Amino acid sequence: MFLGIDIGTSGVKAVVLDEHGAVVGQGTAALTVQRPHPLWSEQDPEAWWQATISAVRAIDPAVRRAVRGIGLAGQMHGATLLGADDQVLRPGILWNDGRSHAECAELEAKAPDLHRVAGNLAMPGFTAPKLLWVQHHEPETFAKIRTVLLPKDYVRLRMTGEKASDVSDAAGTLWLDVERREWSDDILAATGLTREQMPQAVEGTAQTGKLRADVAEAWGIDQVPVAGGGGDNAAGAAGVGVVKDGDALLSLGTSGVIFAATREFRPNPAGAVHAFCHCLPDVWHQMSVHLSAAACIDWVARLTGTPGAAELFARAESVGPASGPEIFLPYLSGERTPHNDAEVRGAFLGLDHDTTPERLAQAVLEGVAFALADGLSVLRDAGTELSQLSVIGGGARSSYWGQTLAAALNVELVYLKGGEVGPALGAARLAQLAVDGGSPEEVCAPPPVSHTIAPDAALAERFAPKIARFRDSYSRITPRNS
Ligand SMILES: Nc1ncnc2c1ncn2[C@@H]1O[C@H](COP(=O)(O)OP(=O)(O)O)[C@@H](O)[C@H]1O
Ligand SMILES: O=C(CO)[C@@H](O)[C@H](O)COP(=O)(O)O
Repeated sequence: MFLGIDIGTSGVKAVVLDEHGAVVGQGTAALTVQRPHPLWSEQDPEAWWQATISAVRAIDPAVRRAVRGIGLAGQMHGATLLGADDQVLRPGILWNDGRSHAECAELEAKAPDLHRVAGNLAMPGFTAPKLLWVQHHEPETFAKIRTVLLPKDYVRLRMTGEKASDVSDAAGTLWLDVERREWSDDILAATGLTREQMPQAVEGTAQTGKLRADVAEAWGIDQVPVAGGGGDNAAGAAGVGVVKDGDALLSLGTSGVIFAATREFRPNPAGAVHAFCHCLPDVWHQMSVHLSAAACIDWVARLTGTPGAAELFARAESVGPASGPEIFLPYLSGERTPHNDAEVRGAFLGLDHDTTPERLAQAVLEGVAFALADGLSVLRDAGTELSQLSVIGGGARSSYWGQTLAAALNVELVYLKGGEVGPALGAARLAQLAVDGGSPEEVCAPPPVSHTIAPDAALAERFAPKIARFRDSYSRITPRNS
């Protein structure tokens, strides 16, 4: 059996798969995000570790005893800064933190090859510009940095004592030469860092040490190997069989992502399309990233006094899709694709005397779907054709949202067994590949389909004027144009 651990933004998910890919154990533990200043988004690395312990220990002890390998997945880009003796120097700066937007321009000027080598625009969520921010605003901390790790790799350090990162996650730092799948000394130098401060860059299917004796004892698991793993989107792709050119997924986590596997490195910075390594050898991917997807569901639930996501979807369903004039722009943390705008914020438009909490809830589901449609459109402009998306992440629990998403994207959605914890599934499969070897396409074959949702043409027609108004509205609300 293989254990996959996903350090998500809203919580840690741990899943045990048997050798045939069936889920035989699960545990979760919640995390919160701290926002002490405008644009900031942080988590305490110790909270990742404590949540990991809780999620693993929630799995049946008999299942834990049978685990032969562990894989890690995690929220990407988070800067975890370690000093001497590997002590944490400050809270982790997350993927949806916008403070380093000025440093992005500085990085692009200092590293003229950035787009070609790292394959992406400098965007504030990425790790490298955050380190320039720390250099400028917290120089005493910067001077103490011995190691920079990503969130799941900090958890790996606590589990194994090893400093390693897989190339799908490492690509999200902007310090990786994405085609060659190794650190770029030039881009590191542009941020005042060297390769010595980086973990070893490995493939997701490689072994990166074994569980430490004390952790193994506390978890009731043997000292088994730990696989490189993947950034949560790449690991999610491995979890639902999105492994070769033409395969694609829609992730509905805190963020929203459309991810397409590519057989070669295909950078396309225009439109803020991301191009990174996949967590499987010799595969890359493109993706559009939307900073607030299911995050908006939780936000509007709080705003309307609704107890949770399931109840929020029920309230939206009580009015139905395209039922009111309200339009929501989901930029609660700014946006990456297609705008690369850390400072824009969300908005409701078209409120009237008949607006109710139910109609606000429905507008939020639609606004996230319209933002994803923007992402699909720039991916298509980048030459990526998609006709079907496998759905992963917590939002995969709602088929009602799926109807809105399928119509807004005009794409068939495929829901697979376990897709709601896709990154953890993928991490477990990477562990299997690291321990037993085998063909990635076979080990990472899609799980059984639970259902599919085809786009409803009549609903798509009703959405068309709302989507046009949504697209037109961004330029009116961004501070860039004020
Ligand atoms: N029943 C449900 N239907 C739809 N979405 C849900 C449901 N339950 C939880 N969610 C959403 O799932 C999200 C968490 O998804 P997850 O993929 O675990 O995110 P992350 O990896 O960012 O932690 C929550 O923000 C919540 O809005
Ligand atoms: O920043 C990105 C991808 O570039 C996000 O997708 C993060 O990786 C967070 O993922 P979730 O917590 O939403 O799964």
